[in-house]
Amino acid sequence: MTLRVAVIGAAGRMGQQVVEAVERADGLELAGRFDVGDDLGDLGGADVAVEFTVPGATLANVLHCVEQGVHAVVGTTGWTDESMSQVRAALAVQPKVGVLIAPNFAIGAVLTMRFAAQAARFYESVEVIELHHPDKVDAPSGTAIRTAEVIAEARRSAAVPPAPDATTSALDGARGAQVDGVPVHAVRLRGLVAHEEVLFGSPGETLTIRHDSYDRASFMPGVLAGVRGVVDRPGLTVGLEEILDL
Ligand SMILES: NC(=O)C1=CN([C@@H]2O[C@H](COP(=O)(O)OP(=O)(O)OC[C@H]3O[C@@H](n4cnc5c(N)ncnc54)[C@H](O)[C@@H]3O)[C@@H](O)[C@H]2O)C=CC1
Ligand SMILES: O=C(O)C1=N[C@H](C(=O)O)C[C@H](O)C1
Repeated sequence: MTLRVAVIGAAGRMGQQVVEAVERADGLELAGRFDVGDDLGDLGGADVAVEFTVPGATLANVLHCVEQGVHAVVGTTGWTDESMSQVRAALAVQPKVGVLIAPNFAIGAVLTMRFAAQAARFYESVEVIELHHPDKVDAPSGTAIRTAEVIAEARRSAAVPPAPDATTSALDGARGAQVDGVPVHAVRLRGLVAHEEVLFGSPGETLTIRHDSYDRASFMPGVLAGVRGVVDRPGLTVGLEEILDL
């Protein structure tokens, strides 16, 4: 069966790549391209909508998809517990519809989060550095926030004490943002696409886990897996790892 796919945010960096990936993919057909100011309507009769827009627009777009009975694959950042609850409430009245929200569709980024969660309980210190192109509007990245959260969760479960840090005097921002007790630093640099380092330290050793997306092509296999997977997963799924059975 051919799946009809609409792309919301189709004029953006990710949206353009998704349009091309859908057009090239077996068993998928482009149902429509939508960007800012367009009436989403019935999403061109799509079965699935892929949404890569901006944090301020994504919730309304996803709620519209759910109301229309269209499954959604969402890569936009800025999701909170509160906005996800609104999606769950909308899905409760559309029980056949699936929504997948993933902070990162690159397999290496998903594995980085998984490996970081595994390593977290063994080290005293941990810091996350995300590095992106300078046109990115949000910081820290959604991926870095999720990475810090899974690390913090693993450290809590293993009763690891807070990381040592004797710094008592610092310029604002010098120690990064605290995400669930984990310092997260954001670099914006022309030439980069999307990169993340997780640094762990204990007496006498460090462990660095690094992932690099050099091209947005890196996200496309995950997006297409999400499109094919979401139609059989009613309700809200958070994270590509669920679709990949990691
Ligand atoms: N989950 C993942 O794997 C990835 C997530 N992202 C995230 O995806 C989002 C988009 O990233 P980029 O494509 O780089 O941004 P971009 O700025 O290149 O594209 C965003 C597009 O959304 C459009 N847009 C804005 N408001 C809209 C609305 N209300 N309805 C429809 N379209 C609207 C803009 O006109 C623009 O064309 C960001 O939140 C970014 O962090 C980016 C890369 C990978
Ligand atoms: O804006 C980007 O480019 C990216 N955004 C996502 C994020 O904030 O985690 C995913 C990836 O890092 C690229």
